[in-house]
Amino acid sequence: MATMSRALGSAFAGFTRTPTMTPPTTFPPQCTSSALLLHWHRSRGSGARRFACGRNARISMSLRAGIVGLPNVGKSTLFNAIVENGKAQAANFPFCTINPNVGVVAIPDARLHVLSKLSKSQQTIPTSIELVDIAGLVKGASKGEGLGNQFLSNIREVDSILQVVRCFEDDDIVHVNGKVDPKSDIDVINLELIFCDLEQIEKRLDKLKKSKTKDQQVKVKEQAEKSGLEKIQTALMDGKPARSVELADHEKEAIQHLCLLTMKPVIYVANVTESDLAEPDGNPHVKEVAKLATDLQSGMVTISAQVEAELSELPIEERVEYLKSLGVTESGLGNLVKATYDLLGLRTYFTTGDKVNLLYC
Ligand SMILES: Nc1ncnc2c1ncn2[C@@H]1O[C@H](COP(=O)(O)OP(=O)(O)OP(=O)(O)O)[C@@H](O)[C@H]1O
Ligand SMILES: [Mg+2]
Repeated sequence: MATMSRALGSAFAGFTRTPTMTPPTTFPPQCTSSALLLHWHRSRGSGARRFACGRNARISMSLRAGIVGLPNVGKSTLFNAIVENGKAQAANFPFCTINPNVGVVAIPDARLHVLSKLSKSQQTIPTSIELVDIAGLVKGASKGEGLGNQFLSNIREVDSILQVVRCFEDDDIVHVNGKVDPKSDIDVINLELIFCDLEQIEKRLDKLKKSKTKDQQVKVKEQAEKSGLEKIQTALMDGKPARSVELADHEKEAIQHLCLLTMKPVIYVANVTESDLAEPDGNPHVKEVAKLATDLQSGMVTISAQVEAELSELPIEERVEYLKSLGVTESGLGNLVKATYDLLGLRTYFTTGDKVNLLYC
């Protein structure tokens, strides 16, 4: 791994491909990252969500990132490239994936080892991201089209979304809507997530209206939830995601148990052909994704899932040569992991003095 990190440059440093596996379900007695993550979960308001959300809710050391997108855009190809021994079936036909594939990627941080040494920790467990390769989504999914509802419940259980957007032209690879059009693809996914949130909010508001609680504390909470949900409802009706809505802290807290889909942070993954890697901005689809990502307050990474999948099959020494032949020096996966890492705001906790203490458990 050390050789690979050096070889593939800084963007790849610290990124470890790990086998498909289920992470431990309990915290080890002494670890440096579980407290960190737990704090992160709590501070971002996702801790309670992780413990309370979804049928498969459990305590996990990993943050979960869901790979979503239209069918046949390269989600499983990307998953296999990131997760060593990733065995997701990736093939040129829509709805190839039905049940989600799960894998864990460890992200060691050099600073973590320094802190671990200082604290004489018995065990140091790097931060990890659990990746979930989710079935493709089509228009009408919120009403059950395609694999609709099943897909949406898989998204509800992740902490962040990696949305793969097809930016490569290839007549041999079927596009479910007949042409490569990132804006339309992104709109389809966002609309389905919005519809799903709207339906959930309507039901919840109805319930809140009928509430007859006499408990003053509960009343205050319900009021906060109602005002938060009404603000979000207005934004959703306007086509804007819940995460774009400014809420007071008490409103945020009151609505977090709903795990709204459009509240989750998103990174758009522009999936390009190998010849675009050296100069991705030369591809107008990539530019379009970049603009939309900014408009939607989201991150963006350009990657070729196909190249990454091929790279992962090569002996380490040959990877650098292959990248060089494409006019690039770094694997796109490093950037993707870095972007996810940044999006999740984990770095702060390694560098902010008072929070470093949280590393000791
Ligand atoms: N950057 C790329 N350039 C060319 N072909 C690609 C690229 N990325 C993926 N593909 C090809 O696209 C096809 C679909 O890939 P994949 O099975 O990963 O899609 P998917 O999004 O997981 O689909 P589904 O939703 O049906 O599960 C495969 O044949 C794969 O090799
Ligand atoms: Mg798939």
